[in-house]
Amino acid sequence: MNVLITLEKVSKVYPPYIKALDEVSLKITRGEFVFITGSSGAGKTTLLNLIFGLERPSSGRISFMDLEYHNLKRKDLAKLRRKMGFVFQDFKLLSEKTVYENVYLGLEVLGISEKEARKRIDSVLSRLGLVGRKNLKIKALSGGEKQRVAIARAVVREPELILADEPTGNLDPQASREILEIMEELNAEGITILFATHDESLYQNRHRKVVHLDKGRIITKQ
Ligand SMILES: Nc1ncnc2c1ncn2[C@@H]1O[C@H](COP(=O)(O)OP(=O)(O)OP(=O)(O)O)[C@@H](O)[C@H]1O
Repeated sequence: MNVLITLEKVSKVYPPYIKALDEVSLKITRGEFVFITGSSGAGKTTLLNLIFGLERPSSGRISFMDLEYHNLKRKDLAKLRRKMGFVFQDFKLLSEKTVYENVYLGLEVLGISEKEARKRIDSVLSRLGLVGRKNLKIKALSGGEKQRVAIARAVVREPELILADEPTGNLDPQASREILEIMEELNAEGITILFATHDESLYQNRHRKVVHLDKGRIITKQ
């Protein structure tokens, strides 16, 4: 089995004593599509932030591609993060900038040439149906389009893993289904997906692994 991410007894405590995650152990195999579910406050965002290396666990160990976070310097963790893309509920796009400029931001730290950047961005905009929107400002787009731009910004990095935190939380049912379909396509191409949602209709009958959190603990893994 080709394990991509391992969590061993990971806990995260926020002051004064909020246990956001409580001894979570989990293995994610390369190429898996996993729903992280649970109600508000269950610990979904905390779990994704820890895997992304944005925060450190209070105890326990996390590794990605056999590299243990605990042993990594901040700059090496930043390098590891280049293999990941993050998609947020509220998009986190620059509304006064164009679609192209926002996707370009995904590439900034990767240090690739302007020519290669243009090629990658055009290709990703084409596959996400955004070519006609390329020069529009973000504020002119619908919610579903904004989330597609945010996915494009993640995908342009050619990541191993996409972490999506309630990516459909601000979208209507049809746009939500579209976003889920895009994630499934990306997964079919080999990208591992962690998709956090509290929306049961999205993961029911999908025959995907579901990791259900309740008060920071894993209740079911199926
Ligand atoms: N930076 C922080 N400081 C203090 N408490 C926090 C912090 N981040 C999260 N928490 C708390 O940790 C618990 C888990 O929060 P988390 O955001 O991970 O849950 P969630 O399942 O993603 O919920 P939601 O869907 O509402 O975002 C909650 O009780 C939350 O209030």
